[in-house]
Amino acid sequence: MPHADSPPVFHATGLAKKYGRRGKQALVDVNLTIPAGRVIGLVGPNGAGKSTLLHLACGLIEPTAGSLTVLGSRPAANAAHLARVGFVAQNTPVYGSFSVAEHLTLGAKMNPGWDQALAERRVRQVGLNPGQRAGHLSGGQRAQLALTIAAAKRPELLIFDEPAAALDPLARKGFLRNLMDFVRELGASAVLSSHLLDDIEQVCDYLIVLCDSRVQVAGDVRALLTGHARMTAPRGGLDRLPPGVEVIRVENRGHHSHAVIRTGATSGPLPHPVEPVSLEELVLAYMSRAAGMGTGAGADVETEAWETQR
Ligand SMILES: Nc1ncnc2c1ncn2[C@@H]1O[C@H](COP(=O)(O)OP(=O)(O)OP(=O)(O)O)[C@@H](O)[C@H]1O
Repeated sequence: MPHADSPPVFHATGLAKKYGRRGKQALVDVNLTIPAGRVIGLVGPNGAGKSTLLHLACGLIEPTAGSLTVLGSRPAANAAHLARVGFVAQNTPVYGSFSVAEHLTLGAKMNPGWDQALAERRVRQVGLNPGQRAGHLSGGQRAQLALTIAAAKRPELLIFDEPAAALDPLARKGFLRNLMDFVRELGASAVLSSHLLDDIEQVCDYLIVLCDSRVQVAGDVRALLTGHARMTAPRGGLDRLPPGVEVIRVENRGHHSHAVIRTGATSGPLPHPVEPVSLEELVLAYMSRAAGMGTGAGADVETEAWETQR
């Protein structure tokens, strides 16, 4: 397990990435400090910048501005640092003509901390045939092999870019269970990007919502859930909220306004009834705010977002 004084998994300051001179600004002003020992979910729509952030963390690309440290060092700073991070890319790449066993042999040759016993045990547990060529594995089996190889390095941090995207719901469940087993067994931290909130909810205790190249919200899942609420007020009655309460998203329906609010440090009474929000509501509220759109549920639904006057 990481010590209390372990360096953060990610520490980003003013991090930005632009692809090419005329290319897209894929990340803008990312400021994050993520403690070690967490399973971090990175969610956001297509093109939000998730892969870009993960590729920066693995040292595959360089930032255009700002800085990022991973486990206290520059990403991929040296061979020793590379060995501390396991990365499973979006399409779980494997060598098609190599067998499962040959992948393990290659892994052992390339990684000084390789745990062959762990790799073989996991291959048995997930039912992979050591003699089978990786090119003939199903998407789910390939993902399991990629996970096994990343974990057998015994890294301190496992990074997964949409690891379960191609898997059917049952295979996804099995894959995520395995991933959690690994994280527990290794005492590692993990970052996992996904479109699938269900997956994130199942395994993550820390959340980053990335939309439109910016971090919209980040934090401990439980703290986020207790720090937000759903408020129902008479239509137009949300403009008299206590200072510090932030309205993330409003839907006006009939005579009522339904809002997802961030209660922040407010300890005083709120003027309208509130209920807990689900993680899905919370994420959708931030995504809708970033996209500057409503729910699309009808003309009588409007969305607004603002911070109340302090
Ligand atoms: N190599 C590249 N060259 C130019 N633009 C790129 C490159 N990689 C990504 N982009 C652009 O940067 C933006 C962010 O892409 P990124 O792949 O990081 O998003 P994502 O959140 O991972 O998306 P998805 O969920 O679809 O995988 C997109 O607009 C994308 O087109």
